[in-house]
Amino acid sequence: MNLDIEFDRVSIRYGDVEAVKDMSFRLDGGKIYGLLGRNGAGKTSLLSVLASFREPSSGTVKVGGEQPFENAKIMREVSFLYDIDYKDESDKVKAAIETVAGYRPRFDTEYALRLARNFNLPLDKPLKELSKGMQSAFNVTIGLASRSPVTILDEVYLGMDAPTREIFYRELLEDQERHPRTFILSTHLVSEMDYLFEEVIIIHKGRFVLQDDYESLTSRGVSITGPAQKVDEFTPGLKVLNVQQLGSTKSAIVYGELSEESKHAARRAGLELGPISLQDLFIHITGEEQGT
Ligand SMILES: Nc1ncnc2c1ncn2[C@@H]1O[C@H](COP(=O)(O)OP(=O)(O)OP(=O)(O)O)[C@@H](O)[C@H]1O
Repeated sequence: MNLDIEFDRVSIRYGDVEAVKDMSFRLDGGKIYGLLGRNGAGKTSLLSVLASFREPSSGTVKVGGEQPFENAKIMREVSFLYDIDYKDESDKVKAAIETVAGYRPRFDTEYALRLARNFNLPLDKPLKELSKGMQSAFNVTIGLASRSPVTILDEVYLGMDAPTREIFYRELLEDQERHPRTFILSTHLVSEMDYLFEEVIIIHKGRFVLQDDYESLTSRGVSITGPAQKVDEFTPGLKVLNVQQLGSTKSAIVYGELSEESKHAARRAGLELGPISLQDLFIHITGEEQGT
């Protein structure tokens, strides 16, 4: 089951604060989306209307053509996992998994228990006694095993250590192969997670900035590496986002496609051309030098 998502001129206000401003975009069902934005950009606010936690202040959100707010049919099919506070939660891991299985129609309990084992989660421990990273792994377990057509993971991985995050990324890709659905991963861990995204949405200060597939986005820039002096001779007139130097070797990140002629010239000068990273682009787009 694939559910398309549509935001149409959505604004979300908290009193005087306008957290989301007039955002419109569409997510086709069945892909892994990265929702990128700096702290306070409006990611959680935007996602919370998808998950029926609140209504937009204006505009409409549709999931599978229907508004999700207080819509039991849609709410069953949207899982929203975030940094949930379990400090008062006495249910043990196994019991908590069974509880969720009761209200998520596509939940796979066997898969949840297998994930819990992979994450080394103690099944007979109350949630409130799990470490922060284990609570994150529990959230990810619920998110994956729910197999919801729309699964939102809002920075749930922050408490996890690197090996645990690796298990999560691998499981996400493998389970998406078996049961394609829409994942929205909100993060600012861009460099670590970029390979997971099929499409990227960037928001900044409550506004929609861009949506594009990962390949096209990263092909909009180029890294130029070689002897420092040659790089310096080549880059004037180009929009340089970032420069790094190690000994006599310099690498410049340039935004904007180079003409074939420029590429030949660079190679003739002994420079190496490579792709730009999503992280470089993200920093550039949401950096303060934008003056926004
Ligand atoms: N309940 C609330 N009451 C008032 N303002 C709020 C509330 N929730 C969020 N905001 C404000 O709305 C803006 C967007 O916050 P939001 O949590 O949606 O951003 P975010 O992109 O998820 O940030 P982060 O990456 O830091 O979690 C911020 O200015 C925040 O202070």
